[in-house]
Order: sequence, then C-alpha cells, then structure tokens
Amino acid sequence: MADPVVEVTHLRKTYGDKVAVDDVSFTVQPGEIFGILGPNGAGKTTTVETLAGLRHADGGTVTVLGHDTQRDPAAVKDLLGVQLQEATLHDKITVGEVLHLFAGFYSRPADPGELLDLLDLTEHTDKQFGRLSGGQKQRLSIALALVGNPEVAILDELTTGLDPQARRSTWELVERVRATGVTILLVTHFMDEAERLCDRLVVIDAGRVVAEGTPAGLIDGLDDERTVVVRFGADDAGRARQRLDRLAAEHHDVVRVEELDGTPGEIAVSGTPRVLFAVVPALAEADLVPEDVRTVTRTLEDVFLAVTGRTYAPQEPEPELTTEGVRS
Ligand SMILES: Nc1ncnc2c1ncn2[C@@H]1O[C@H](COP(=O)(O)OP(=O)(O)OP(=O)(O)O)[C@@H](O)[C@H]1O
Repeated sequence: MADPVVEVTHLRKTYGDKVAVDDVSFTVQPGEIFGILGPNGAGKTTTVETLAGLRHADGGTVTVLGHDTQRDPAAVKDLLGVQLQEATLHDKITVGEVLHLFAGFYSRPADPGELLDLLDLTEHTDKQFGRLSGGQKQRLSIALALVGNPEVAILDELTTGLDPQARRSTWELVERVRATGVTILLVTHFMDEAERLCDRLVVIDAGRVVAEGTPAGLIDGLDDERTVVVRFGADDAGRARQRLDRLAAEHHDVVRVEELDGTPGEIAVSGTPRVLFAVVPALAEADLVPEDVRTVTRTLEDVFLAVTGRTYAPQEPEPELTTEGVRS
C-alpha cells in the first residue's frame, strides 16, 4: 500500500476541562475521499483544524505527507488546502479578485481560470461575493481551498444550508476535484453525503472514533436482520396485523412485527434474510393484497445506532463531556 497522505495517531485536544477530541487515529490514502462523520459537537472540526496545524494538540501526532503539522505547520502550507465552515469575505470583492488575491499567497498556485471552470464559476467571475447564492459561495470556498494547488483538501460541512439540487451538484464537484488527483478529507454530519461520496470514513461521536471502514463494509458488518414493510388500506390493516403476528409466533424466519408510526396501515416485519419468503405466502394464502411492499435498506444511520445505542440526530444537543471524554 502507498504511504498514507495523512496519518493521525492518538490525537487529543481539550478546551479547558472539555475533551473535544479523545484518542482519534486514522490514515488517509492518496486519492481517497475520506470522511469524518458525526453529529454536531462530535469533534470533527477540532480534528481537522488540529490536523491542519491551526490548533495546538494536547497529545498524539499528525503528519501530512510525512510532515508533522504540529511541529512544522509552515511545511504543510502548500500541501494542504483548507475550506472551513462559514468563510466570510468582503461583500464587494468579486470572485475573480478574491481568487487572484489568494493565489498570490502560494508559491505554485493553481490557474484561477482553470479553477473557475472546474467549479462552474466562470460566468460569475465578476460577481461580488455579497451577491452570490449559497451554492455559489460554497463553490468559491472550494476554489479557495484549491487555489494553492494542494495535495490534500479539507472540506468542512460543505453542503450545510444548501437545497437538495445544490447539494447534489456540490457532490459532483467534489468528485470532479478528486479526479484531478487531490486527496479529500470531507467533514460532514450528513450520513447520506458520507455514504454517497466517501471511499472510507471514520464515525466520530463525543470525541472518539466509534466506527471506521468503507460505507458498504460498515453496513455489511451489521447483523443480518432484514425488514419488509407492507402497507394495507383501512379495510385490511387489522386482519393483516393479526395474520403477521401469528406468523411471527409460528415461523422461525420472522422475529418481530411492528406497526410503523406516521403512515397508517404500515407494518414492518423483521427477521432473517429469508423473512420475505415467509411474509409473501402468508399474505397470499389469506388473500391479503398489500397496497405497497418495500424492503428496508440499511444505511450508516443503522451503523451509528449499532455502535452508540442512539438514533443518529445530527443536530442533537451537544453531549456533555467529562474530562475522560465520556458522556455524563
Ligand atoms: N474554541 C472552543 N472552546 C471551547 N470549546 C470548544 C471550542 N471549539 C469547540 N468546542 C467544543 O468542542 C466540542 C467539539 O467541537 P467541534 O466544533 O470540533 O465539533 P464538530 O463535530 O465539528 O461539530 P460542528 O459540526 O457543530 O462544528 C464541542 O463540544 C464544542 O462545543
């Protein structure tokens, strides 16, 4: 395997009594989109800011292409491009001006024209920052992270506040940037974003890594319970529930039957990977024709639930940390 581009080992960072990052380790390989995923306050931004040498670590080491970012932050200045949350620029500065200004800070900057093209900003070159839409501002912030021609780009909460279409086009841009050879460290609290974009990721909760792997590998590593959801109209719902409850008592592939909140008449039947083979004949035999049948696809949210015991709520109130980094 190639030498890692980023290597974080036992990283620890406190703010007074608060342990924001507690013994975090991971490595990022060249050309990867590597995710740092977790709810608000989990310690993601602190991790990447410390990794970039912008904050002082209390323990552990971080190297970027072999350079220790704590001991020698200047050595990584040209190697690492950082797009952090809520970049604010003067309202009157234009897209073209700000890119040229930032390009002047680096020894071998990217071509601003090429960057504008890459990020679909060419037609907005003369637009003032204050007049850009949310999506355009995000694209400019990615361009600014790339203007130094870095080997590694850190993108932090890129799509927060964007509408679904702008999110999807931002995802395509991130893939376009990776295709140029830049390794990407993507910080996000969106599970779907991590699942869609990341080759590998760490899930961070209360300052600690609680899961690590590829999105598919993490999901496949869950137990092999499967769920089928069937929906019935008001006339059949009661009879269907009774039939499925009986099935759960009789059939070893069916473990649980629950009515789902929200949509009346929706019944979830969980069991082994063969649960579907039990449900369909039982319903057919009783002539119960569902209005809808779907199987539940498992996601990183199920991984989070499995490793933390909590439902994933990205905006959940911050966990209280004790000095040991344990939720009190
Ligand atoms: N400068 C600071 N002083 C004190 N506490 C801080 C500081 N910055 C962050 N924290 C705390 O450290 C913890 C981790 O914060 P951090 O911003 O790294 O989390 P995050 O996962 O990036 O969340 P978010 O997505 O909300 O930024 C939080 O409890 C936060 O309140």
